[in-house]
Amino acid sequence: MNKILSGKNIVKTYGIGREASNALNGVNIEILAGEFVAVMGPSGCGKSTLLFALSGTDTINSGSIQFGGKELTRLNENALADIRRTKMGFVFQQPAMLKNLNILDNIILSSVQENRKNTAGIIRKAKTLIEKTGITGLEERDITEVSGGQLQRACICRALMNEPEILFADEPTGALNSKSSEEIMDLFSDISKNGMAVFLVTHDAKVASRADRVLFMNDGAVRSELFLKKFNERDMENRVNQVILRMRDYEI
Ligand SMILES: Nc1ncnc2c1ncn2[C@@H]1O[C@H](COP(=O)(O)OP(=O)(O)OP(=O)(O)O)[C@@H](O)[C@H]1O
Repeated sequence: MNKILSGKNIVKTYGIGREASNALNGVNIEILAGEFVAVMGPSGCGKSTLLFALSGTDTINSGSIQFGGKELTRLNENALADIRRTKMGFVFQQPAMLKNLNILDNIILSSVQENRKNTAGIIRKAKTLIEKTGITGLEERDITEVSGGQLQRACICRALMNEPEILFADEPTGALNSKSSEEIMDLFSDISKNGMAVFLVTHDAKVASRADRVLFMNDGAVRSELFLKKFNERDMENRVNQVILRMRDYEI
């Protein structure tokens, strides 16, 4: 498999002078095309900072980040924004959409802004995603008229509209009940099987157990990785236990 994203010796410092502290302390990471990677670690260990660094959302102090053959740290803000818009998708813990638009309009908004001539094609694509994510029938609803899990699925549809090469998800199930959370994980699993890489930050062993590989971070560095591909996909109990055992090793 081709590697699509790699980070070498990533250092990210917040604050200056005596107040300065490293949120990332020389992180090395590689993500393959279509690979589903979960990142775990105690609060404040640098998971979100790593997500923002790898996606070019935030600058780093030193190190290298290669995405699709390009060195992200050398690109200007416009070039980075282009890559984020066309090749990356983002999902966050709190599903957020515009209040004055219905679910469908929220999903298609940025695609229509980019290509006003093909609205019909964009709506067709959105409807396919809406069906895949199981929220058919909710297109015309106001965003306040759906559940948190349904809104998160709509956010995932929006993130998938431009067929990104990688989906970055920061605690996407953090605000959901366990049933919705499982449904969202089924979706992520399908997404990665269809060739899109997923980089997911989570505190939840059950969620992480769905990934191909789990990275364990502590104090701004990746300390360990667990390959879950060798364990039967259906034996969820075993996969979750593997994750929990490793979390104990790293006091997570
Ligand atoms: N904008 C900022 N300014 C200063 N320090 C920051 C900023 N963002 C994060 N930090 C610090 O960097 C460290 C890593 O934060 P980060 O949010 O990446 O942790 P995390 O592992 O995602 O935590 P959590 O699981 O609680 O979300 C923490 O010590 C945090 O306080």
